[in-house]
Amino acid sequence: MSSPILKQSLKLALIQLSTTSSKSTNLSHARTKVLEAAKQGAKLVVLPECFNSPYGTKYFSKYAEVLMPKGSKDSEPTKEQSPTFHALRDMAKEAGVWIVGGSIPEREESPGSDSNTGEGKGEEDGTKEKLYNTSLSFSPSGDLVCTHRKIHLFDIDIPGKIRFKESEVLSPGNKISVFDMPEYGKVAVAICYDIRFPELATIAARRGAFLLLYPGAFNLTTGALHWELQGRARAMDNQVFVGLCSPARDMEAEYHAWGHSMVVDPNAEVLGQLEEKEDILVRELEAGRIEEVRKGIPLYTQRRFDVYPDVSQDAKVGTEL
Ligand SMILES: NC(=O)CCC(=O)C(=O)O
Repeated sequence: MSSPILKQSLKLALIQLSTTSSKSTNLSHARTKVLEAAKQGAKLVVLPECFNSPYGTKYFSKYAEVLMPKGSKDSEPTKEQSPTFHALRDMAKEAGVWIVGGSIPEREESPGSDSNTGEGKGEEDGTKEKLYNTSLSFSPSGDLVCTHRKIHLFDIDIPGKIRFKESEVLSPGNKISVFDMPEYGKVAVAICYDIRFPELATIAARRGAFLLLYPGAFNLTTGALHWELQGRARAMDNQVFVGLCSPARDMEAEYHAWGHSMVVDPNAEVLGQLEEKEDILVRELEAGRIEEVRKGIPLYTQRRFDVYPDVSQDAKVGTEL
């Protein structure tokens, strides 16, 4: 018999955080909420998209942090280069939980630049600085277990409603991210607009993920129509748990987030959904539930890869950035 996809039941917490324009305030507030979630028994805690800064193209460069000094994946940033990297690591250790640290704006150091002095950055020296929307995940012992750069940038233009072009300042990531929590199983991380591309979810699920997590800040136009639908659809198609974690709505801010963070079960039932204000949603993901749903509706043995290709075969999952 194959081993269960979720090895034991797991308490998941989504923190629908209020954010301000002060990064240090956001970080200390996130710490308070992570500790609160841990007190409620959560073992995996998720923060929202852009949790350390306001969300908007004009803010990304100002708030961006260097996560991979000089393009190396092996050396970690200093506290000056990335206060958020260290804050998240400390939170995970202090609370004794796995953390999916929402996302933050990332600055990729170009060769020859100095992130401490700022010298050599930008286009003067012929290298174009790259910014990403990046999620960092840590284990309870403080190991960095996953770095996901948003693959699909949020570029939309709905006349009279909303125009947003992340691609004016951000570059896209190029890999699907799945990490292993050895005592529970595999978790996939993608960011907000990534949820609209179902291939990602299918690939991650077919590579063994029991849970798809999307830190995300939908807006008031598409949020009402698509947020819950997308979450439930990804769960239904793949028969896995799904978590969507939004910032709290702030009508004084330039961007109005939809809120409504939610947890969905493998049968597309909503296990819990917040309103728009700051709050924490804690739900137990039950071991055995995925197998139960898949037994009832056995999509997994009914696929017809003789008729259409298996998209999970050649995907870039957790490969080079
Ligand atoms: N931050 C985002 O990617 C927003 C995505 C969104 O609102 C959508 O409709 O998709």
